[in-house]
Amino acid sequence: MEGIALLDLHNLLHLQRQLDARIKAEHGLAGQDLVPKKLLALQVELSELANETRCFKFWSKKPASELRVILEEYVDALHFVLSLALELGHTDLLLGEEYPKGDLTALFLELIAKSSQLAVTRSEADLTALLTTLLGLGAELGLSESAIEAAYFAKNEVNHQRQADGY
Ligand SMILES: O=c1ccn([C@H]2C[C@H](O)[C@@H](COP(=O)(O)O)O2)c(=O)[nH]1
Repeated sequence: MEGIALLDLHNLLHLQRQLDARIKAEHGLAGQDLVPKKLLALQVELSELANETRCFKFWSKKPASELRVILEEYVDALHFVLSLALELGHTDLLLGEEYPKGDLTALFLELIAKSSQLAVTRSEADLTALLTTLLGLGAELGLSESAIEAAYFAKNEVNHQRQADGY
């Protein structure tokens, strides 16, 4: 794993693999193609995140939700991108030199377009583009990599607990 991300993607993928394996076992999903459902889940999470940023609400003066809420939604999306990387077997990710930049609305639209494209191609290039764009969005939202990591760890634990509780 190389590139710009200081995030320990290797460790995040390791945690994601354990969570996904548990969910698959718990729900009897061995051998099923979960890519379409994970992609739709990702698009739902991206839309929830966009809603909390309120970036597209040109008709409203209300500010974005607090950073804590934004981080929580962000790491849900990150869970699904990592889960897709595992589902597709694209785990040796070479990230580019720079994150994509742009305004929030443009980045959200790009993420939704790239995730729809990944549904068709399932390619490593499109998965990598999706991840780098998500990391670019995180930077644009002002989320530090250490905050993203901490929020990911916390939500990963919540997800395990939910499975233990019969979610
Ligand atoms: O195979 C899966 C399925 C779900 N989740 C996680 C990602 C999100 O953090 C959370 C979404 O759950 P809801 O709150 O939307 O039910 O579940 C995974 O990590 N892997």
